[in-house]
Amino acid sequence: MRRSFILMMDSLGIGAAADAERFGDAGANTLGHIAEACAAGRANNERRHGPLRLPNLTKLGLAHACGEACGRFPAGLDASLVPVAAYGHAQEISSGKDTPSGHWELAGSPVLFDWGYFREPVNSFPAELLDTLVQKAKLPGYLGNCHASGTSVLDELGAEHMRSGKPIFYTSADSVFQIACHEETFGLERLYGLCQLARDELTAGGYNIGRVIARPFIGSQPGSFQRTGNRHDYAVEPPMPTLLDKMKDAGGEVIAIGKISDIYAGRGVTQSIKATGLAELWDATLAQLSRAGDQSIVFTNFVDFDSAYGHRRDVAGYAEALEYFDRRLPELLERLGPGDLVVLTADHGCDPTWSGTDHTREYVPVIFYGKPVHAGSLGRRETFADLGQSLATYHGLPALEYGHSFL
Ligand SMILES: O=P(O)(O)O[C@H]1O[C@H](CO)[C@@H](O)[C@H]1O
Ligand SMILES: [Mn+2]
Ligand SMILES: [Mn+2]
Repeated sequence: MRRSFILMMDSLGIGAAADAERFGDAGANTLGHIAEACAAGRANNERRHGPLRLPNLTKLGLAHACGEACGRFPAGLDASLVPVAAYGHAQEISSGKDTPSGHWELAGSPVLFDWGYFREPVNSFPAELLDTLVQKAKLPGYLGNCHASGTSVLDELGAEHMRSGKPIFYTSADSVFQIACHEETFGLERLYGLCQLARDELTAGGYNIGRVIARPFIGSQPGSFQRTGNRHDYAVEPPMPTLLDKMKDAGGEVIAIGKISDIYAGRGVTQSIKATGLAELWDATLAQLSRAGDQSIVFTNFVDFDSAYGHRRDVAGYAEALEYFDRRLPELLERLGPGDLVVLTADHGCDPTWSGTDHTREYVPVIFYGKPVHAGSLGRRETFADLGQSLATYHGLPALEYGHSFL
C-alpha cells in the first residue's frame, strides 16, 4: 500500500533564497530568526518560554536543512541528532512568493508568468472594478480600498462596516482581492456571493489576480473582532497538470485537508475535509491513517503558522505553534505503515521578525520520511517541483512537466 502524507507548514521558510534581494528579503529566515529569538529569551509568552524545543522535527532533519540553506544551524536546536529522514532545501522558480505559487510549484506547476498586483497603498483598486461591484451587488459603497493587515483593518473599519453595511476591500503584496464582512450583520452567504462576483469580474477584466479571499469576522467592537474559520479562497486554476491531477486521473485518492482544495481551485481533489486550527488539522490528518486507501495522497495545509503568527509578526506565537506541531508529530510517525511516506515542506517564508507584514522569499524545507526513503542530505533542490516529481515517481504516476525526482 503506497500512501503519502504531505504536511504543508504554511510559511515555514528556512533561509533567504538566492533571489531574495529582488523581494527586499535578503537576510530573512523564518525558522532561523524564531530560533534565535527563543534562544535569546525574546519569544516568551504565557504558555512558552526559552529556547525553541523541536526534538521530533530536528530528528527529521528540519534544523539540519535550515543549517545547510543559510549556513547557520538554528540556535538552541540539537545539532548532534542524526536525521532519520531525507532532508534538504528547495528554491522557488515561480515569479512570486505567494501561497498558490508555492503550492502549485510543489505539485509540478510553477507560476512562471507575473501575477497582476494592486500596488498602490491607498486607492489600490481600479474605480471601474469597484463601481461594477457596487452596482451588481447593490452595495451602499465600500470601505478600505487599500493595503492592510487583515486584523488591523478590522480594528479600524469593523465598526463602520457594521453601521453602514459597506464591505471592507483590501489587498497586500500578494496577488489578492480580500473582502472582510461581519458574518452576522452582513451575512456569510452574502459575503461568499460578493466574492464570487469579484472573482468573475477580475477574471473577465483580465486583471490576472490569483485569489479573491472571503474574510468573515464576528464580534461587536474594535479589539473584540475575530476572523472565523469560514475564510474561503477563490483561486484561479494551476497553469498545468499537477501531481494531484495525475493521482486523480490514475484512479487514486487525493484527500485535501484545510485550505488545500481552495488553493488548487478543487483541481485533482477527490475529497475535501474542512478543519480549522492546528489541533483540528492534526486530528483530521491522523484520522486518515485508518481511512486512506492504497495510492492516496493526504495533503494538509497548516495555515495558522502563516495567518495567525507570520503575518501578525508574533514570534512567540509562531514558536509555540511549532512546538505544538512537533509534539503532535509522533502520533503520525509511530503509526506509519511500510508503504507510507511523510513529506514536510512549506510554500514560502513569513519571517515574524521581518519588517512589514508580508511573506518573505526563502528556501523551504524538503523532508521525506518513511521506510521507502534513505536518510541523509538532499542538498539544494532547484525547484519545489522536485518534491512533486519524487512523489509522482513513488506512486508510479506519469512524470510532471517540472522537477527532478530524488527517489
Ligand atoms: O493580513 P491578512 O488578511 O492575514 O492577509 C494575508 O493573507 C493573504 C493571503 O495569504 C495575504 O494578502 C496576506 O497579506
Ligand atoms: Mn502560504
Ligand atoms: Mn500568507
